This record gives sequence, C-alpha cells and structure tokens, in this order.
Amino acid sequence: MSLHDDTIDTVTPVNALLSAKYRRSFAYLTVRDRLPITVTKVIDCLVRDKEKIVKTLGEYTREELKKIIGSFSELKNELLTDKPFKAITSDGPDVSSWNAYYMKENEREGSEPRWFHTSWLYAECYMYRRIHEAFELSISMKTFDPFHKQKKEAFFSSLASVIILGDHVWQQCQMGNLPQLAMKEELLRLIKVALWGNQHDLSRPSGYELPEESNLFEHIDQLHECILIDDSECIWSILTAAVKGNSVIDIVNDNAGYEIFTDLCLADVLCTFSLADKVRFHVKAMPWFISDATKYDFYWVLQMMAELSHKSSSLPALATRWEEYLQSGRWMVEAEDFWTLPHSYNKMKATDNNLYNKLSEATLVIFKGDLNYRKLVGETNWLATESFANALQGFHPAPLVTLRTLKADLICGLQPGQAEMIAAKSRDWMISGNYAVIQFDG
Ligand SMILES: O=P(O)(O)OC[C@@]1(O)O[C@H](CO)[C@@H](O)[C@@H]1O
Ligand SMILES: [Mn+2]
Repeated sequence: MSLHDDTIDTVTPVNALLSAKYRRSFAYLTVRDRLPITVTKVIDCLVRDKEKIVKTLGEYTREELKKIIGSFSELKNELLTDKPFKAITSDGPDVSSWNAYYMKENEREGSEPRWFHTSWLYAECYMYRRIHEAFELSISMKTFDPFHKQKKEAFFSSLASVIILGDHVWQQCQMGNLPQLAMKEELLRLIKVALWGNQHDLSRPSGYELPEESNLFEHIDQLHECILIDDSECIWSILTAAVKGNSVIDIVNDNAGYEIFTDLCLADVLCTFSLADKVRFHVKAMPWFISDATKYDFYWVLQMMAELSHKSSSLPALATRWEEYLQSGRWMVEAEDFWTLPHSYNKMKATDNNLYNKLSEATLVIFKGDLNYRKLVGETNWLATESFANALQGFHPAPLVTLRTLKADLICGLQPGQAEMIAAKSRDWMISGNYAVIQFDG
C-alpha cells in the first residue's frame, strides 16, 4: 500500500470542500510537499539559531529547544504518514474552541480528521496551531515567533517600495482634502497598492522573489488587466455615502512587512480624505501561515519606519502620525482568537457572535489576502461563475470587500467564459499570485 492510497485520483469536485484527499488538487500538493517543508524550515531555524536563542533566553532553554524540535519532528512525521489529528494540549484561550472543532469534525467525518482526508483549510490551520502549541508548552519560549526572521528580511527586501509609497502618502497627508475626482483616483490607487501588497506572502511556493519596482505606481497600473473582478468603485460609493463622523472601517489584515505597510497607508488616506473616522486593524493572535501579521509585527513596522530617517524623512513622519492615531483611539489594533481558528466565516455568527456584532458596526469590512478569501467562501470549489453573495453563505456582518491575489484553486463571481479564457493564457492562474480580485458584497 503506497502512501495516500485512499486519496482520490481526481480534481476537486464542484461544490466540494478543498481537500488533500483529491490528488489532482493544489491542496494535495500543498499538504504533501509544502507543509512538511514549512515544518522542516522551523526546525532548521531553531537548530541554526540555537546558541543565539540560549544566549538570549538562558541556558535552561537548551533543554526546552530539544523538546520543541522533537515535537516538530513528530509533527512532520504525522503529516508525512497521514496520522490522525490530536487535541491541542496547551492552555491558550482558543484551545477549547480548537478541540470543540476537532470533536465536531470527528463526528462529521465519522473518524478522526487526518491530513489527506479533512478540509485543506483545517489541515493547514491545524499545522500552524500545532507549531504554536509546542512553544506554548515551553516555559521560556511561549511567545517565540519562528517566522519573525523571515518577516523581517521580507520587509527590508521591499524597502525601495516602502520608501516610494511612504513619500507618496506623506505628500497626500500634507495636501489634505482634494477635489472629489482627484480624491477618488487617489483612493482607488491606494486600494490597488494594498491589493498587490498581498503578493508578498512567504507561504507561497515561489516565496518572495518579487520584482523590485523602480516605480511602484507604474507597475501597479501595468497590472490592471490582471485584476479579474474590480469592484473598487463600490468602495468609493459606500464610503462617500456613509454618515460623516460615524464611519468605522475594519481591515482584516494578512501579511506582515510590506503588505501591512500598504494597509496602513490605505488607512491613512481614508482618514486624510475623511472617508473613515475610525479604523480597526485585525491581526493574528499567534504566528500564522508564516507571514501573517501579529500585534508585534504591526508595531515592529512602525518602529522600523521611525528608525529609517537616514533613508527617508517621510517614514519617521508617518510613524509619528500613525502613533498619534493609535494613541487617540482613531486607530485600534486587535487580535481576536477567531482569526486563528479553522472556521470559515459563515460560522462566525454562531461561534463568535461578539466579533460578528463588532464587524456589524462597520461601514465597510476589508478582507486582505487569500486565506481570508478561502474562509469567506467556505473553502469550497464553487463554479467560477457562482455569485460572491452565494459563496458567502450568509456571512454579511456589514458591506465587505476582499482584496485578494489568487494563490489557491478556488474562485467565484467570474463572468461566463472568463475562467476558461484566463486558463488558456496561464495554466497556474489560480495559484500563482499573478491575478487578483477586488470583490464587494454590499
Ligand atoms: O493569505 P495569504 O497570505 O494571501 O495566502 C496564504 C496562502 O495562499 O498561502 C498558501 C499558498 O498556497 C495557501 O495555503 C494560503 O491560502
Ligand atoms: Mn498570509
């Protein structure tokens, strides 16, 4: 019996949950190849940095590191040999929700969830939760982020774009309000900068080798054809129609570094143009999908900006301005547990009603990135022409928009024939990150 003999040699059926059980799916390749590589890289990072970690955290950590590395080797073996999932044994605030989900999936599937049988979403989220569990179970490394180094390097590899964008946004802030048409053009430009900022994601097979843009804005304009659905005008309409003085925008962030910098720039322009009175950023409560932003990553970007005065006068000035937004409460940064649970968003109302009600206060909720998209549309292989509203399956706390570069093989809301036309041009159009959608549900 070869490994994964009981997986099915087919593509994901229409309307089925994405899963590594389908051997001709991107989920299968991700679970078989990329997830074990991710665990291996975490082990390598700990082995390579062991002495530095022990020096920083104390000799006691040496023994702890052995245990943590041992648990990652075990996790990798479970992944490679398709072992059943286990209950999470640490005592984080989210553990009861994780184990309730495990029990429910056990009942639904009629057996313990396994890597090549359960949904891809559950498998991938579960792996990152197990990685965090190993640190949580330690004494001296409870809050260790094994991806911090990669996120830091990624930020500096995009520094040229950060400086160009920072200068541009700083100028905008100095100009303040513009004539309506100019304001709209500027807002749509920053929406597209934030959209393409989502390409910067370390969990992708191609990793991070993005072309360094000599002129960021020209590059963004050249990508116009790669935006398959562009509802950005709806964003303008809903924000200009909102009651002045009472407009809250929630941004459900994705990746740290350059991408969250683009989110901050978008938030500033929304405030400068009086299109938002309050912005709430939602980041992750633990290290997640390699590049996703935690609160630490959020404030780390501000700190880096403040220290880059030798490279740009705009970045320290923006950092000061954004600190003031945070101090005044006009901007808030939250890290609710729900964002690092395996639930699709159509389950939010039932499982985290407080968060659902909080989002219901918003004029607009902006979801960044591919994992959020997968959760918005229920990790389902819809027909490409299925409407976004249907794919949301009742999730609609407020008008919402997704800014997503395609990195997983699911999509909805396309015109008849559109998917076939793109596939003829680019075979890996759904997973390359080279195409994007701006999809609005009002
Ligand atoms: O949410 P992001 O950062 O845009 O992308 C995350 C993600 O695309 O990375 C992997 C690439 O296949 C997927 O598992 C997952 O959806
Ligand atoms: Mn991400």
